[in-house]
Amino acid sequence: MNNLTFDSRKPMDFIAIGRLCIDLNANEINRPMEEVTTFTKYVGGSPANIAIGLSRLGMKTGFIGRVADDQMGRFIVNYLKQNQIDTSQVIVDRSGSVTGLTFTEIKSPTDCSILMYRENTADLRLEPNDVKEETIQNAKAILITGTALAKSPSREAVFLALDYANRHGVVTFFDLDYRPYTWTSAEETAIYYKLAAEKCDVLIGTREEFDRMEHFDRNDRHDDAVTARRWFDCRARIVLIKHGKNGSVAYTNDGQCYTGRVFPAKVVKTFGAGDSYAAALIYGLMQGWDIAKAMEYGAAAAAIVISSHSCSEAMPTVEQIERYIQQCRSGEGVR
Ligand SMILES: Nc1ncnc2c1ncn2[C@@H]1O[C@H](COP(=O)(O)OP(=O)(O)O)[C@@H](O)[C@H]1O
Ligand SMILES: O=C(O)C[C@@H](O)[C@H](O)C(=O)COP(=O)(O)O
Repeated sequence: MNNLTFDSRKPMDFIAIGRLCIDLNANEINRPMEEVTTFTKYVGGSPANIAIGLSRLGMKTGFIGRVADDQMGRFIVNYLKQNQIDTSQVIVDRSGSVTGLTFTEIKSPTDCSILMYRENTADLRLEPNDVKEETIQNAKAILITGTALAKSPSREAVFLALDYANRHGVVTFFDLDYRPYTWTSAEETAIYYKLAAEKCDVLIGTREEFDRMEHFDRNDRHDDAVTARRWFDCRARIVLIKHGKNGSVAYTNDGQCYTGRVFPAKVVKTFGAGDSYAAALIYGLMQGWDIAKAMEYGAAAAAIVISSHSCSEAMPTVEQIERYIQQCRSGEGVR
């Protein structure tokens, strides 16, 4: 049992909103991008990765977003369909926008970075009229992520989705997903993040992301408990703060605190940890599991994904996560 209630009468389990992009992951690893000549193309974008993760875990999943009217946009929609994701609310943007690209650099298993091409991207062209009240109403939960708040009209579309969700008893997840590329100032970032976080039931982010959102607050010690209390004064019921290889901590508004373990991993690259963690955590919470078990699932999914080359393509199934946890329990570890 956890402190969230999902309305079982709603036909759709989960809808993610926002960024549908392309990841181009360096094939030649353990070197700087200047020396990389080939990349493998995957569907990417934090909400896309999380939606794919939830669908792999067997949840009935949909997406609300815009893709460019080009080969990349069609690749994304086809991939979502192949992964059983409802794309009826994915709109082809015909304004001349392009698909956002993320090039990933894997200098070493611990030294990874991303280079984003985010000029005139289709995902930020999402409009309020693209968000249908009925679509949100019919879902048990929705996910928004921070990057969609960076520009209009996407920002207004996200706020409308949150309004519909709160009106119809739909659980709202907010993955802070801060990307420096699309924001113009620390102040703008903090203000829009705060406005969204106030409307959400579950907040998930790294310590650095919460610090950005709390730019105007007085949490000089970057204290997780202070952060949690601050958002419990609004709508939040779960505040989860991720600390990379040091695990994670979740607070609930009934005063409990849970520490998330980390699973052993043969780390290929560090990105993808957060998205896979979020997908499996949300899955666990939607099964009604207690927070500790949902966090364990999240950490196991993250360990699996960072041991692989991709993010979306590597999202594990329930069987894979179960097997991984079993292997780790029996001391077999990662192979
Ligand atoms: N090196 C690692 N080894 C094993 N698990 C990891 C490692 N790095 C991250 N994780 C797992 O992924 C979760 C999220 O990672 P984190 O790096 O904090 O998120 P993000 O990718 O959003 O920055 C962590 O709480 C942990 O469970
Ligand atoms: O979010 C993006 O646009 C890029 C992602 O697809 C990328 O793979 C990534 O950086 C994942 O981020 P993380 O899960 O927060 O580490």
